[in-house]
Amino acid sequence: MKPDLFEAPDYYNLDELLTDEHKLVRDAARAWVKREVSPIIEEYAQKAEFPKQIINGLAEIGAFGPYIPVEYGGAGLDQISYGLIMQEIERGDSGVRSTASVQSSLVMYPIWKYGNETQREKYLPKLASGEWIGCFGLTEPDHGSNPGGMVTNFKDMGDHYLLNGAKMWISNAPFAQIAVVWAKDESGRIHGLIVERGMAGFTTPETHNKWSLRASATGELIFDNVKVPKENILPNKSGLGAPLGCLDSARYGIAWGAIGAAMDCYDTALRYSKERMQFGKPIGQFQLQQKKLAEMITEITKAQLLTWRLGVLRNEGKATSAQISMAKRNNVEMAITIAREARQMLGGMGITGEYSIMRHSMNLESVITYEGTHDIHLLITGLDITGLNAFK
Ligand SMILES: CCCCCCCC(=O)SCCNC(=O)CCNC(=O)[C@H](O)C(C)(C)COP(=O)(O)OP(=O)(O)OC[C@H]1O[C@@H](n2cnc3c(N)ncnc32)[C@H](O)[C@@H]1OP(=O)(O)O
Repeated sequence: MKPDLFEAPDYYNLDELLTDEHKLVRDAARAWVKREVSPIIEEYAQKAEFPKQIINGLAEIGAFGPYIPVEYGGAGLDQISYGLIMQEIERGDSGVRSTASVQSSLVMYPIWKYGNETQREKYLPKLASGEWIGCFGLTEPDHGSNPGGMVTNFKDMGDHYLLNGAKMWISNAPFAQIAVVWAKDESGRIHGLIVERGMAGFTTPETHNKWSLRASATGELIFDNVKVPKENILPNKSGLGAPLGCLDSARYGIAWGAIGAAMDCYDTALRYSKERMQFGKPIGQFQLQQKKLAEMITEITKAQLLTWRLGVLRNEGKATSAQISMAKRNNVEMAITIAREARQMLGGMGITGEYSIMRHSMNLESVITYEGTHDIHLLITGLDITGLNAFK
């Protein structure tokens, strides 16, 4: 039987490089996205709303804490399964994948790695099940690429910490129950604090008028003399390296996610090229269109191999930050190029919400900027190659 194009032709399923578990995880995520996300996501993007009804499903496919140990409610999977889940979610939408990325790598990861046992037991199972959604407060109005310059700060008041400052561009902020917030102590050292909705002085105004990631909620975090209980500080790591370590995990997931967006654009263009008639033939019969499709699948395949290898390295604890930067940078640029080519193949239809391509294109404009801009990833790679730091 001819495969459904959404199911992806065999040559880009990477099956020979995957274990049975990887394939099971990927196929379950793919089937769920096709059933629960793709049919509704355009409507939610149009009305600029995150579809909260998919939260349970995201938890069921292991999207919240794929690699967090099962004893804390996570799925206990390896890094390649984590990547494949992110890939499949982003075939549906980058905004939905961003919600899952933040929950997994920016909220659960720091609590797991830098938190104590009480914090792990209190927060991780609720985050894994989707009962609670979290957000990550690092970026500030005047400190984006330079998070080390942050001004959000806390004072030790004896029986609690007093937190003041503001964060912006925070995914999930408007409805998150908890925030992992990075702030400086009186000596200027950065620590992670868990701030809970309901603490007096903590507000999360929503950011409106986005043309990108419209199906994901973005907001600010405002801290006006917030009393944070002392037990809410993450005790096991401090300094800028703590939040940057979380970004490594998130950036790796983004690299996989971008492949998913590219796959969906490619699938759409391929399907359209067989249906759309011009000059009495399907446009896919013309060699200029075939060239576009051949180049797209070549680039997707190259990105898959780069990212799969990174997954192998991460499973062995050997991936460097620069290797992650290379993959994030390469894959997002690849996906943007493919989305643009696919949009052209669809002609005028490509700009409508009948197809997913324009939504992917607009989403990818955020993806190329968040979690380290495109240029920051070049600098991280350049620093690794030369050992010479432009900022010092
Ligand atoms: C996934 C979906 C997300 C959706 C929402 C996304 C919202 C966001 O985008 S969140 C924020 C994104 N922000 C960024 O990505 C910030 C970009 N900037 C950077 O990556 C860094 O600041 C960068 C590369 C410019 C270097 O900054 P710089 O201030 O010079 O730091 P640097 O001195 O190199 O490092 C500071 C410390 O961190 C450590 N470090 C550096 N990189 C890393 C890393 N990747 N992992 C762990 N530690 C690290 C260093 O070893 C150093 O440690 P120590 O203090 O012990 O010597």
